[in-house]
Amino acid sequence: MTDVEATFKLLMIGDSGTGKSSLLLRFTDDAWLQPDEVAATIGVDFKVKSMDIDDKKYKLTIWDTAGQERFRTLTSSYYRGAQGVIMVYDVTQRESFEHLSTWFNELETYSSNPLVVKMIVGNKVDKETGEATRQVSRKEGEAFAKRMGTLFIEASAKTRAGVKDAFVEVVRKIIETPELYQKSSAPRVANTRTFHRIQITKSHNSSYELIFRASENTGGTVTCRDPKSGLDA
Ligand SMILES: Nc1nc2c(ncn2[C@@H]2O[C@H](COP(=O)(O)OP(=O)(O)OP(=O)(O)O)[C@@H](O)[C@H]2O)c(=O)[nH]1
Repeated sequence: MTDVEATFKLLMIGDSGTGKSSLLLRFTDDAWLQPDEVAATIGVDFKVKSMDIDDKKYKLTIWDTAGQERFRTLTSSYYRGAQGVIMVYDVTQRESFEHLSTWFNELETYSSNPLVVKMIVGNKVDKETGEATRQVSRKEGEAFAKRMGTLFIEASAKTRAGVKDAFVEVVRKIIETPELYQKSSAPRVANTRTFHRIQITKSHNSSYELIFRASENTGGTVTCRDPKSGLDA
């Protein structure tokens, strides 16, 4: 089992300090940095990890974006081509949960693919027994995720709880949605732009149309259509 079945791009978004970089480090290296060793992400960082699911190997490139507005640049390029988006909030910071709607707006603005798999992660559950009290209940997190049609999990980068499961669930859902990564079955409708049509006349009563389309999903396509029947020729 050495061949890579597919490569997926995942993106981590959410308010600064919710633990995106810590979750990623826990997932890729099973490591945890002490709070005084952690620095805010500037721009974007990314890690590559392979994952085996049902005896198949998948390569993940995981982009970790800055939560702080002033460190965010080239936002649209983060989203381009992403098949999965992990949205993180801190269960002990209600504001980071309430900001999820802003992150959804950004996702809608920049993600070209309506099928992109979304997962909401409520991070830092270990803190509920420690110095900080929880400000968002699991029930509330779940209800919000259900309303937004996304996957949901609670996690702790510190204790490992839920971290691997979050990534595995996202990848499984992507695998179940081949339109997201198989070129031949990518939808033609979304983000497909017809940019040129030419009519080719074969004889006085038969002509065909060549249609050139550009799509972020499929690259370019050229189809030949009988304009009378509307069928591909
Ligand atoms: N107790 C606890 N602390 C956490 C957890 N995850 C992250 N932290 C702490 O939260 C702080 C912020 O973590 P980061 O991983 O840098 O957060 P971020 O979302 O990547 O922040 P930006 O890069 O600014 O967007 C650090 O002090 C981490 O140690 C967790 O699961 N439990």
